[in-house]
Order: sequence, then C-alpha cells, then structure tokens
Amino acid sequence: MTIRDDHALAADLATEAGERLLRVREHLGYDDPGALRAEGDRSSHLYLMESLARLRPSDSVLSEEATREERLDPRRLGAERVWIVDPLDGTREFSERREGAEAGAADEGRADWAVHVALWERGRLSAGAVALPSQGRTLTTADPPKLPAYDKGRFRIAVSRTRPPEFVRKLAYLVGADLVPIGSAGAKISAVLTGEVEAYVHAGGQNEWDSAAPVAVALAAGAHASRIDGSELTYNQADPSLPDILVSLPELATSLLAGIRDLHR
Ligand SMILES: Nc1ncnc2c1ncn2[C@@H]1O[C@H](COP(=O)(O)O)[C@@H](OP(=O)(O)O)[C@H]1O
Ligand SMILES: [Mg+2]
Repeated sequence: MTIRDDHALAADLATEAGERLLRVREHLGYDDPGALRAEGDRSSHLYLMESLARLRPSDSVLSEEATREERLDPRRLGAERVWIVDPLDGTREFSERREGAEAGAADEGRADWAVHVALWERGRLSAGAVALPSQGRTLTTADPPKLPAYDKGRFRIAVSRTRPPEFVRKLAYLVGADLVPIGSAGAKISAVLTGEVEAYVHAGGQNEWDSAAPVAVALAAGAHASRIDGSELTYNQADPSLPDILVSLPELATSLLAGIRDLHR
C-alpha cells in the first residue's frame, strides 16, 4: 500500500460521502431541519466508519459522531495511523435553504458545508480531503490547489456565520480587512485556498475533526495554518478540543499574528 493510496482514498471517501448527503437532502427536503441534520450526521458517519473498517482495518478513527466511549478509546492514542473525520461539517448550513433559491431547483440548499477525511500518522497530518458537494468539488492533498497570488491591499477574513468571535471584528478593523460570514470550518478554509477570501480566523471553541482535513490540504497547498498564537496545530490528542485557528495566504500570516497579539495584550 503506497502513501499515494491514502491521498486518493481520503478524496474518494469524502466525495462519495458528500454525494450521499446531497441525496439525503434531496430526499428529506427542508421541512424538518432537525431531522435532516440528524440523518445527515448519522448516515455519513456510518458510511465513513464502514468504509474505513473495510479498507483500512488496522487504523484507528476519530469521528465527530462517535460515541464518547469510542472517542476515549485508549488504542487511538497509541496508534500510528488515525483517520480524523467530520462526516458533516456545517451541519446547520446543510439543513438550510439557500436565500433566493427557487422551489424545485436542482439544489435548493446552502453550499457552505463539507465532508472532512484526514489521516494523521505518527504526529502529523499526512493526507486529507474536503468535499464541498454543493460546490461540485473536492479539495485534496492528492492534488493540492494552487494558491491565488496575493494582491496587496484590502483583504477578506472568513468568520463563522453564527458564532463570529468578537475580537475578529476588531482584528479586521486593525488590519484593514472585510469580514465574510461563511458556515463550516471546511468551507471557510477552502475559501482561502480557492481565492474567495484571504484568511480565516476562529476562537472560542472547535474540535480536531473541524480542522484536520482542511488543514492537511491547506498545508499541502503552502498556506499558513496555526493556532492564533502562532503555535502548531496538533492532532490526535486525548482531548480533541482545538479551540482556535488561523489559516491564511502565507504573505498575510505575520501581520495577522501580530494584530492578534496586539489585541490580546
Ligand atoms: N464555540 C464552538 N464550540 C465547539 N464547536 C464549534 C464552536 N464554534 C464552531 N464550532 C464548530 O466548528 C464548525 C464550524 O462552525 P461555524 O460554521 O460556526 O464556523 C461546526 O462544526 P459542525 O457543523 O461539524 O458541528 C461547529 O460546530
Ligand atoms: Mg465540524
């Protein structure tokens, strides 16, 4: 089994899970968003767990939708290879109609949600893929996206639609940036890699599965990804909490970290 296989497998699983989620949404519709969210989370988790158990039986898995006991399984901490997956990132957005969508359109739903599949190996992220099913694309370490060139001047910072941290507003003012609210950590990090925004800043709470796959792709593409104090993002810890993150085009990292430091002084 070659390393290249893991990159391709991450991309295939994320893409297939995403296509299944599109079908779940088409089948259930938007009348009961709670039921749509629950079925999306449940079915995508099941598909990924079954696929990984079949295709990579010796590896451990850390999934957002696992039970508390499964997450605390001590074998994961001693394992050399751990798949870190978020079967549906941006669950809230997955269950919402797009503003202005025409009833009966092919896809009436919001597009800012994602499926994350990452592989952590002996201390670092070694492969990953982020499927953006409603955008018809999967970003992958198998073929990392080419980063847009940074055009000096005013730039854009993606923030949570529903939980934007207060300090990011101050940061945007300080560094001369505009805020762009987007759902899903995967969709926001992807937006940095595809040129819709130039940075993503979050604080106040998040977990390893929210960022592992998009950070694997971001690092493979040459983007900056770190904690907001500039330290490394570390995965497969006993406590999966990873509460803050900065992803940006490499040219902006130094000034964003300096701005964040000034605001926290
Ligand atoms: N304060 C917080 N605590 C825990 N998780 C958080 C959080 N803020 C954001 N997240 C998680 O990060 C992901 C992106 O959030 P947002 O769209 O607000 O930026 C969501 O994942 P899920 O949709 O997988 O639950 C959300 O649950
Ligand atoms: Mg998530």
